[in-house]
Amino acid sequence: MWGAKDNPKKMFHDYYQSGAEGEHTLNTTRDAFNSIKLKARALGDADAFKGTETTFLGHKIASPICLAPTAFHMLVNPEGECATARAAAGTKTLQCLSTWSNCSLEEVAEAAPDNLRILQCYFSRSDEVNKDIFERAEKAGYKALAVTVDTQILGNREADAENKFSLPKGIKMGTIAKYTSTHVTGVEGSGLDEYVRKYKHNGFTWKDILKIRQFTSLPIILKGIQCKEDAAKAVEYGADAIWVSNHGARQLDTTPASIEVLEECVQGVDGKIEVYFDGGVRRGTDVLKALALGASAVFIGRPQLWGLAIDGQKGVEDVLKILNSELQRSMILTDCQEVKDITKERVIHSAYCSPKYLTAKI
Ligand SMILES: Cc1cc2nc3c(=O)[nH]c(=O)nc-3n(C[C@H](O)[C@H](O)[C@H](O)COP(=O)(O)O)c2cc1C
Ligand SMILES: CCCCCCC(=O)C(=O)O
Repeated sequence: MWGAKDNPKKMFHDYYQSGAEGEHTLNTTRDAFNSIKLKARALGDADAFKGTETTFLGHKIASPICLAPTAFHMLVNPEGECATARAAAGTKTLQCLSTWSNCSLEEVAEAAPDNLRILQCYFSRSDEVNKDIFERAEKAGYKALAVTVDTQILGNREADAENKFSLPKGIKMGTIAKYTSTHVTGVEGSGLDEYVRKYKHNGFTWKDILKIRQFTSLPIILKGIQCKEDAAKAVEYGADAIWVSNHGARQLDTTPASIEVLEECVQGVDGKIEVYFDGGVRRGTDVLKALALGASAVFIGRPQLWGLAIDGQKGVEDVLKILNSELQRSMILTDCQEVKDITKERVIHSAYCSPKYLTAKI
C-alpha cells in the first residue's frame, strides 16, 4: 500500500489534521458552533463601527483573533514559526509559540521584535531546564507563559502511529534542542511518543503551578481547561488567566466541543481572571460567539497551518485578515460597534431555537 513512508506530505497533513481516536469530538465541533444562533439586529449604525481592537492581559492587540501554539511549522514551510511570527506582526495580533517549535524562541523574537508574543510550555522533568526556558522567554520579550494542562500523556492519534510520524532529518526542535534530541529509535508507533518519553514531565500536577510562580514573574495562563471545577481551581492556584481548549480534539475523544464548555468555565472563574478560547474557530461568526459567551480572545490552530502551507507568511496573514473581516461584518450585523459590545445577548442557544420552544404557547 502507498503510505506515509513514501509520501511525507501525507504524514505531515495527518499530523496537523488528526484528532484523537475516533475523532468524534473533532467531527462534532462545527455542529456545536452552528447550533448556536446569532441574533441579528436591525439598523445598527455601520458608519459608527469602531473596530476590533482589544487587550490581552493589558496589552493592546488589533484583533481578538490570535495564533495558537502549534508544533513543528517547518514541516510545511522552511521559515517555520518565524514566518508565522511575521504574519502576526503584519496583522498586529498575538502569537503564542509552542515549546515544541522548530525555530527557537529567540529566532522567533528576532523575526518580529515588536510583536506581542507569549510562550506555551510543556514541562521538562528537570527544574533547571524549565527555569532556563522561563529566563530565556523573559529575556526575549515573551509577555506570558501558557502552561498546557490537558496533555499529561499524549492523546491516541491513530494516524500518527500508522504513519510512524517523526521529524525529517535536519529539522530540529529549536526551542528545546539543547536539552533533548529528535532522534527516533522505535520501529513501532508515532515518534511523538518517543519525544514525549525523552523530555516531558508527566507527573506535573497542580502543586507544580505554585512552583512555577517561584521560578518566574511572567503571568501564567492555564491552557486546556474544560470544566468549571478546573476553572475555579485555576483561580485558587493563582493563574492569571485560563484558556478553554480541548487541544484541537487531539487528546481525549468524545469530550464536548470547547464552545460547549466555555460558559461553564467562565462561571468557574467568576470574573476574577481573563478567559481565552480555542477549538474549531473557522469563521468570524465563531469568534463573535466565543466572545459573546465570555472569552476575551480567541485562538486559531489548524487554519494558521493551512495558510502557512499554502503561502507562508502571506498565507497566515490572509487567514487572519479573512477571519477579522468576517468578524467585523458579523459585529455590524449584530449591532456591536466595538469588542466590548459583544455580550451574551448577541447569541441564542439552540435549545431555545428548537421547534418545541418556537411553537410553545407562552
Ligand atoms: C498540529 C498541531 C500542533 C499542536 N501543537 C500544540 C502545542 O505544541 N502545544 C499546545 O499547547 N497545543 C498544541 N496544539 C493545540 C492548539 O494549540 C489548539 O489548542 C488547537 O489546535 C485549536 O483548535 P483548532 O486547530 O481547531 O483551531 C496543536 C494543535 C495542532 C493541530
Ligand atoms: C507533550 C506532548 C507533545 C505534543 C506535541 C505537540 C502537540 O501539542 C500536538 O498536539 O501535537
